[in-house]
Amino acid sequence: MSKLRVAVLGAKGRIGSEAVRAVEAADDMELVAALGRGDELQTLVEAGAQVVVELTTPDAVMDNLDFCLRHGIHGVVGTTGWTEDRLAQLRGWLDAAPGAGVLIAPNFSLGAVLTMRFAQQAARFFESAEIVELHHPNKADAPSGTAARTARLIAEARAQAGCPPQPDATTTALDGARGADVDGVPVHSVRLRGLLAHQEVLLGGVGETLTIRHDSLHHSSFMPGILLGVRRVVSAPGLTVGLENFLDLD
Ligand SMILES: NC(=O)C1=CN([C@@H]2O[C@H](COP(=O)(O)OP(=O)(O)OC[C@H]3O[C@@H](n4cnc5c(N)ncnc54)[C@H](OP(=O)(O)O)[C@@H]3O)[C@@H](O)[C@H]2O)C=CC1
Ligand SMILES: O=C(O)C1=N[C@H](C(=O)O)C[C@H](O)C1
Repeated sequence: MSKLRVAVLGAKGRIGSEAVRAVEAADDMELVAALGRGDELQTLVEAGAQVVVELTTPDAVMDNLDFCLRHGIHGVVGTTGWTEDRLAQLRGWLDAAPGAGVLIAPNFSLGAVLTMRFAQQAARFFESAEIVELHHPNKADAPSGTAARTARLIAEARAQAGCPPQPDATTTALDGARGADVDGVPVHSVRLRGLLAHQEVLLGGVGETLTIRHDSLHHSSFMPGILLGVRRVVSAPGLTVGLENFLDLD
């Protein structure tokens, strides 16, 4: 069977450099390009890339995906910064590129995907839900893409179940003391040397709390998810948001 021809964008970055090694080590894949800032995207076409793994920055990701989809190249995207407007634009490009698929994975690690799923399932049973995400201090964006996604899933689950707004009697606070409000769920961001990527979902009811915690201790935690995404996206046209869609969790 022929190998999947894979390129990595952001290949010199923290996760991109690990992804380059993972693709090189995969028996069913061939690394055909490893590009960084300033490299010519045309190289992807000349190298015959079928799938691009996009691990750059929120500033770069849209132009990169536009190029890929105009050339019929599938995308597996870990880069953060997704808004409804950006998703709508991406859907438009996908409509014009029949057969092409893009996976956006807020988090490629299995534990983080399960954390999101468990939080979504538990959300309606508790009055209060808050998220604390903790990352290395070189991270550019806050809150993390994972925390934003988790908060939205919690908010959706609570809205569907008809839950009232969370209790919070705060009337005076320093800016930021109650975190960022993501669809009514407070999200608190910690940046600390020594950490990689961690998240706690705190749920509270009368007389009890439930804490769901996940820790990524090394970038290797993201690699099985990236490789799975590459294998599956070639037969998943259109937009897929969340690795859970390729994990048969239900
Ligand atoms: N979904 C997931 O599971 C994960 C997602 N991430 C996300 O991935 C992204 C990258 O994270 P991280 O590796 O830590 O960040 P880094 O800053 O270490 O890496 C980003 C890399 O992209 C390069 N780059 C910038 N612009 C371009 C461009 N136009 N074309 C090609 N390369 C470019 C940068 O080059 P230069 O240094 O010259 O600017 C840098 O080497 C972030 O959004 C992060 O949140 C990270 C881990 C897991
Ligand atoms: O920048 C990181 O490191 C990570 N970014 C992603 C995010 O913002 O959620 C995924 C993971 O948390 C690591």
